[in-house]
Amino acid sequence: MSSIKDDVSIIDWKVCGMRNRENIYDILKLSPDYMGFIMYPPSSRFIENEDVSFLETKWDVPTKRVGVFVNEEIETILSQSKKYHFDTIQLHGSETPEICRILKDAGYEIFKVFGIKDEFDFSTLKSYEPYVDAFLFDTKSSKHGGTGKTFDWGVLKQYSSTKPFILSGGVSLKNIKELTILDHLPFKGIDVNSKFEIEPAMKDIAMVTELSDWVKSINKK
Ligand SMILES: O=C(O)c1ccccc1N[C@@H]1O[C@H](COP(=O)(O)O)[C@@H](O)[C@H]1O
Repeated sequence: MSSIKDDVSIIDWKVCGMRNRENIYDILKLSPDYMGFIMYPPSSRFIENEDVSFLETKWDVPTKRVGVFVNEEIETILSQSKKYHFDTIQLHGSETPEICRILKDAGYEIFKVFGIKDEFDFSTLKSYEPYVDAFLFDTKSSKHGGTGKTFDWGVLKQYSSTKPFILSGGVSLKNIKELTILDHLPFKGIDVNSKFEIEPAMKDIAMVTELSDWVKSINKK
């Protein structure tokens, strides 16, 4: 398979929507760059639907923990991020640049998510640029995320920011082969979730292993 990018061939990968202890430790053996935890109560992947007290202890692997929040109170984001040792905060709602600034000043890496349907006004991103580490593009939905649906990645050809971005929304073993269209962009990596699941919040280890092998093969080039 050809390299995604000719110049910088290293891509990060994030496995999101984790909750089950054994499943988490199986995925950690594959060393994803990021692992995400859904902190949105209406989601079927909400972490506190199960006992996740083991996440109150730090782990000794380099995989960064990402807390995924949707229009949550700042105090709650900060207290939950401290409780679960999040390194990164992913804001999946209509959070303002000011909210990103406050959370970044608190020491967190910030991923600000924008939902895309058929088109997107990329000038919206400008005011966020100083306060985020990466943008994350997902498929627009009233559920805010985790739908398994893709958007037209061709829309990203209009991306003009130098900020890295992460691609999300129905990313699967099938469609990762189409990532070559992002060759010329500051592409940071991919975020996978429902297309790698046996059931909500339970990932298929064989599928994630196949993804891990593919990312490793890309990053070796
Ligand atoms: O997974 C969820 O249930 C969820 C709920 C609310 C906000 C975000 C959520 N997940 C994020 O959605 C994207 C795309 O997931 P998918 O591949 O389409 O299933 C991903 O960033 C998840 O972190």
